Amino acid sequence: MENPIIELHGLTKNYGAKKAVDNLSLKISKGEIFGLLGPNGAGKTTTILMMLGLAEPSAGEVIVCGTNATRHPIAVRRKVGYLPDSAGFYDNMTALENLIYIGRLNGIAEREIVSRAQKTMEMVGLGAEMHKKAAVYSRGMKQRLGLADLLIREPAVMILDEPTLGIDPAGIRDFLHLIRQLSREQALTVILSSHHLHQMQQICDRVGIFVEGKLLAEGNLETLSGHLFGKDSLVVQVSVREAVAAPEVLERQLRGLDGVNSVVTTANIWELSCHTDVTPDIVRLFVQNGLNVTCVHKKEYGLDEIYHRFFENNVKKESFQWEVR
Ligand SMILES: Nc1ncnc2c1ncn2[C@@H]1O[C@H](COP(=O)(O)OP(=O)(O)OP(=O)(O)O)[C@@H](O)[C@H]1O
Repeated sequence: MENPIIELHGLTKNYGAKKAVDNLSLKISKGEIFGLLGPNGAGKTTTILMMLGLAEPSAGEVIVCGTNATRHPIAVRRKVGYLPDSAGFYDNMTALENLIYIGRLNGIAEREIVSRAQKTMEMVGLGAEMHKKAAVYSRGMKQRLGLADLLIREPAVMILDEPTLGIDPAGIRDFLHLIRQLSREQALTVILSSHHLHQMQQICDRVGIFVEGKLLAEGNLETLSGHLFGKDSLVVQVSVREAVAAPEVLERQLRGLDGVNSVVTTANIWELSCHTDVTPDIVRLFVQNGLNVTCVHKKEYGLDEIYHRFFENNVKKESFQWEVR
């Protein structure tokens, strides 16, 4: 990876005999949305605290924007915005006043502070509600205000710890969409910690799977599923209206396609395991054989399957409580 914005080298944190983080090495590039994924106690928060220079590693080092976070925590915190799972605001002040106050504390010049705060409120979708008291803000709105609190300081990296906790499903969707949009528009690097598989899947470019302080795997979904499911990384299911007169002929033709590993058929449904996506070729063969295709379904292995595969292979299932929504 060229010019990573965050580098962890052999990062380790011991609490007595407990290894909260165990020899973690990882690089994250500028503009990337990276998900720290793992069950309670996996070491996500401890890793974040070390990235912010708030916890001292027992071994290894963290470099953020070229600066050692342990040796220069204040310099690093100027570049990194951190949103804890619940951000606090002054309830008796409006949201905009809260933001202006935060801007002032962070040394933003008085002549530009109001316009910058207003612009930031617009950016996080709270333009119409900036004059409401923080006390009446919903949990989802507070998290947006939390984002505004980070953005007004123009960070290079945002670290969000379980940011969607307690937000309703529609609010979660909007919030995740906003994070992605901000990251893309401003080339902002975002690190999200979560144990919500589906949410991570929606926005992360790459995820790291943590269990018991160890990074078991990292990559994008395609890479992870490729590692875990080997050659069968994709399943294409084709439904036809009528029974196939000579199934063995069609089966032979399908198996002959470059990319298809195996073919299974039950009634009028054909299921093909593939290592590359040859869906158009598959459908073409059905049509050339005079068959009426009623449905084509492509299934790629998602985080759910990746998680469960890790459990089967690496850890005792009963050790953890996963939240699978
Ligand atoms: N200050 C501390 N003293 C002792 N042990 C700690 C301390 N902080 C964390 N731990 C332990 O380190 C391990 C990792 O904790 P951490 O909070 O980093 O996990 P996590 O993945 O963030 O979990 P969660 O999703 O519950 O926040 C846990 O076993 C925890 O009990």
